[in-house]
Amino acid sequence: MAKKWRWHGGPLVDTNNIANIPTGNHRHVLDASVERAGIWFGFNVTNDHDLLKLIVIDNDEGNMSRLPRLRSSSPDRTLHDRDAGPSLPSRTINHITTRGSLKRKAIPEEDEDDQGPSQPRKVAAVGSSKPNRPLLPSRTATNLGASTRSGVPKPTSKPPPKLARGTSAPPSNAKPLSRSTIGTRAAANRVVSGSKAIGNGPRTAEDKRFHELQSQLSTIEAARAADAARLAADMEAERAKVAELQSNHLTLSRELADAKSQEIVQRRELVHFSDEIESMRKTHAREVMDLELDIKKRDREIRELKEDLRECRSDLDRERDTVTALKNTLSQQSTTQLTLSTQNQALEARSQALQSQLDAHTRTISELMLKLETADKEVEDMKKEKMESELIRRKLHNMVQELKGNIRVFCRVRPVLPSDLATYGSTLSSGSSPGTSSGADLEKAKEELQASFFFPDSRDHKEIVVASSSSSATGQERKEVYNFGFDRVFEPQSTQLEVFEEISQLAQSCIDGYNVCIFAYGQTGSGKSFTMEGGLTDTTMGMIPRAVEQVFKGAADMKSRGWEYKMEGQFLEIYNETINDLLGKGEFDKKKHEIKHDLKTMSTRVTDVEVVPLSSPSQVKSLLSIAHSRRSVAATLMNERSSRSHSVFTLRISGVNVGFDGCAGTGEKCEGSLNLVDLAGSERLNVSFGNGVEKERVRETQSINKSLSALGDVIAALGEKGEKGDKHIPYRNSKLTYLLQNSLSGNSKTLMILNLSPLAAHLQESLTSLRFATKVNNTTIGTARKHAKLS
Ligand SMILES: Nc1ncnc2c1ncn2[C@@H]1O[C@H](COP(=O)(O)OP(=O)(O)OP(=O)(O)O)[C@@H](O)[C@H]1O
Repeated sequence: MAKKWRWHGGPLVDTNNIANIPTGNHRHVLDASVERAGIWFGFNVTNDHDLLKLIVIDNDEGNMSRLPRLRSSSPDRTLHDRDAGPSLPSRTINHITTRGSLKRKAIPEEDEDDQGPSQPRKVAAVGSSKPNRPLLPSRTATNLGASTRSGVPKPTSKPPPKLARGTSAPPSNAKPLSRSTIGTRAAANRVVSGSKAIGNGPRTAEDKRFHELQSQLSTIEAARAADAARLAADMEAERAKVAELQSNHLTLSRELADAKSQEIVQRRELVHFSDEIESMRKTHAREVMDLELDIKKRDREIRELKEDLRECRSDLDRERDTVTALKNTLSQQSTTQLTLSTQNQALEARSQALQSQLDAHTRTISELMLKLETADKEVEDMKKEKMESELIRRKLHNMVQELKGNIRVFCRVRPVLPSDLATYGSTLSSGSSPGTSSGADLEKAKEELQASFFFPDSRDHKEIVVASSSSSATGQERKEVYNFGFDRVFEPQSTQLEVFEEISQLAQSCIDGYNVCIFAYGQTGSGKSFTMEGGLTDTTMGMIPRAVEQVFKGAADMKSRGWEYKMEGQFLEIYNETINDLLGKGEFDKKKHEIKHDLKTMSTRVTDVEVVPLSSPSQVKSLLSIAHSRRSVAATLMNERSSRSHSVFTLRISGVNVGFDGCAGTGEKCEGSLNLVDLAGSERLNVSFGNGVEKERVRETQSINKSLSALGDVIAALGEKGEKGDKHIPYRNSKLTYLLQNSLSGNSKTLMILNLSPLAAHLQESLTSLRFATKVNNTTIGTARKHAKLS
């Protein structure tokens, strides 16, 4: 019959496998209880193998009274026998608990079949406050211990006597009990056996019983001592096991430490892997971002491609239209081509005809080429002839100049000006002013103002006649007529161009390498500046710009004869015997300039003056305006400087014959100069300023007269030299003559233009000038020489 039992708080256990009861936690193996045939047994297990302590629960008198009833059903059997469970060692049934130390335990899961409905349920009183304490065997325990079977150690004492129902005698083989337990047990036995004692009652029987019990007690104590020794051995074994367990624990701790270190390593690896995963995640995010950008870019490209595709399609459509149109055109062209082919054939025929014509022309061209070569040779020969003829021309030109005389004098009378009417208006017969007079009145007034100049030589224009009337000392009017002859006389109505035409040959002489000097001589206001510089228009332009223009023109013409020229200009002023540079920037009358002559080349240089290279005639106009403005700055209201100083414009020209148009040049060189001199007014001192004139004006006039007188002396000396041979020429007597030394000597061509005022008021001064000019005109200066040399 299988019975189930359980540990406190544990599962039900089959009693047949009691030997295999799991020990589990020691706390759980302390107590267990089982009910067999209405009797509850408590167990105390001390180890996992064999130390099962069987405790017979003896809870109270009522319960105890059941034991006999329980055993009455099988009085000779022990609990183990009846249950056929594992045999329990007698030593495990240490003691039977007293009534007060046991507890009732409810076992609700107990098998109802094993107990039967008639058997009362007992609550197991298992364990005490000290569960490991060995229990004293009860009478029942004793019986149980006696019934131990195989596998359970036999008790050391003899088996306890079987307990019969109602028997009060203690089991003979029971283990020793503690005195208190024994006492209690004895009391219990006394209670159990009380019914018999009451029945038998002799005192001796009790004593005997007592002695028996004492002997049993001794036996039990001996057994207990043996058990204690055994327990000590067991304890030792247990300690060994504990030590082994501790060593195992140590090993396990080390393993645990190793496992922890491995865990740390693994954690680090984990962190490392986490970092890697994080970086991979970031990389992945970047890649995703790049991919998104790429996708956007691709989308954009797709859109663009779509747009391109659309445009291509539209282009394609257009092209298709074009192709269609072209096909149409092609068909038209095919038709046209046929027409053209026909025309082409006609043209080819014509081409052949033209080709034959071309051949004929080619032959003609060859013939013409031959003729051209012949003509070129002829041209070459003609050029050479031309150059030779040029040399002849120049010789002839100079011969003509020489025949004319190397010093010539022109006379020019200016017209009466409206300003003259204003100045000398008091002489107007009508008394009217020039502004309000009629043309006839003006003409009449002009006639009244005019001196009596006559020009009898209407063919050659070489004579001028001056008629004057003066009162004699007796009061009689004396009429005088003066006749003067010059190389050319210009009447008041003569133009600048007419004057220049007469002197332009001198410009050509300059180009040919001669020194040319043109003076303008006359009293103040006679028209010297007008003649030399003139106005700004082409009509009023004076001799200086015209001569320069002529020189440039002549130089350009000479280019075809193999000549190349360089030109440069300077503009000086001689005031009070001091040289000033009219093109310079220095202050007037301050700088000292020296005159240097080169007798070899017959050229003159002035130190520290501005010499301007000239490349065009227009430059000369600007030079004249610069000089004019500088003179204006230097002038004062009281001192009209231009009237009181000599101005000398010099154009130097140097040429070399380098050949022309493949024709080799002769290498001939020449240097010439053109000096255009505007002399200061030639009026006499007493006439101009009277006796009360300022010192400065007197000095000016004196220096002017001195220089003009020196000029006359030089010219006179030159004339004498021509007649008598060697003679000293006083060039150094004035700055003017010294400056013009090379232009006045026998190697130069000199022209003096005598300017006369037409006014009767200036008649005496005009007569003086006419006499001076006649003197000059009668002078013959040697033969002019060209300054040329062959290199
Ligand atoms: N042939 C002429 N035709 C018209 N006007 C003339 C002629 N000659 C001179 N004149 C005028 O007469 C005036 C005086 O002439 P210009 O200044 O040339 O005299 P000048 O002799 O140079 O005097 P100065 O010695 O004071 O310089 C000027 O107004 C000028 O324009």
